[in-house]
Amino acid sequence: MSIAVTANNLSITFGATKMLPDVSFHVEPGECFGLIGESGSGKSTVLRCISMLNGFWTGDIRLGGTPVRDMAPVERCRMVQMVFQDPYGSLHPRQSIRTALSEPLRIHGLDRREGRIRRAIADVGLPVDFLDRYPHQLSGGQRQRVAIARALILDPALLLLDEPTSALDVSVQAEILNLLTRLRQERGFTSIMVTHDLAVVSYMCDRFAIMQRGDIVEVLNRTALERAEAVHPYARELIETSLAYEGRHLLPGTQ
Ligand SMILES: Nc1ncnc2c1ncn2[C@@H]1O[C@H](COP(=O)(O)OP(=O)(O)OP(=O)(O)O)[C@@H](O)[C@H]1O
Repeated sequence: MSIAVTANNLSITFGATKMLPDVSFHVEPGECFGLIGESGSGKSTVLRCISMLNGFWTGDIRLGGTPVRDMAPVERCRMVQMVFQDPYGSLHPRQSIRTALSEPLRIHGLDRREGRIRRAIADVGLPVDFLDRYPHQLSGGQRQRVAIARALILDPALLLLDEPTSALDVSVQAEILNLLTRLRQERGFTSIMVTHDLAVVSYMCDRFAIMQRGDIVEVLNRTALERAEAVHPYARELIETSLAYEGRHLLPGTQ
């Protein structure tokens, strides 16, 4: 199941600061769309607006053509799920993994819970006996797998990923990215991923928006990235800095 996401003139103000002055973008059903940019540029805020964790924005956000504000919270939660950077913080320390996975099923009144829970844990590559463990008995990568299982157990049409691998070791990062790629291929959900890492964006995302100070300055696809077609000065600087860090230069006129 997948869904289109459209944001038009999205704007949010924190105190005296207009954090997102006027953001617009469109994500196709089934697409993986990236948000990349400097720290504090508003990437996570965009995800929080879409999921209504921040509800005091103005503008228009539509999921499959329906304004997100018009959706009942239960309907919205069924459709949109989020995975956070810190899996330890997003799992209740006193809840077993079985309880963490059964909560959404209970809230949404779904039956055959034990079967769904077992399938969900197996789908993220963890043994079924992990259901009786608590978050502190898991590694960081295993906890993130549980967070992904919990997000996907309701079969959402949109998965919001807020730096899902940045708190993990490099080797574990690759495992989680591969897991997300496989699950997306199998289930076809739309995803929007926030990251600092251009390598992650180019591996995972069909297209990505580069953000600076609350604005989207450029949207690129993978081919445009490989062909060094970025035009905006900040986009070029971000790409060149990332490539230089990896020991490569792609953009003409840079060294
Ligand atoms: N609820 C809030 N109240 C006040 N300020 C906020 C709130 N949420 C975010 N901000 C501010 O808005 C700005 C953008 O935050 P946001 O988390 O969206 O940035 P980001 O691009 O995701 O950054 P990072 O990559 O460091 O996570 C920051 O300056 C942050 O302090």
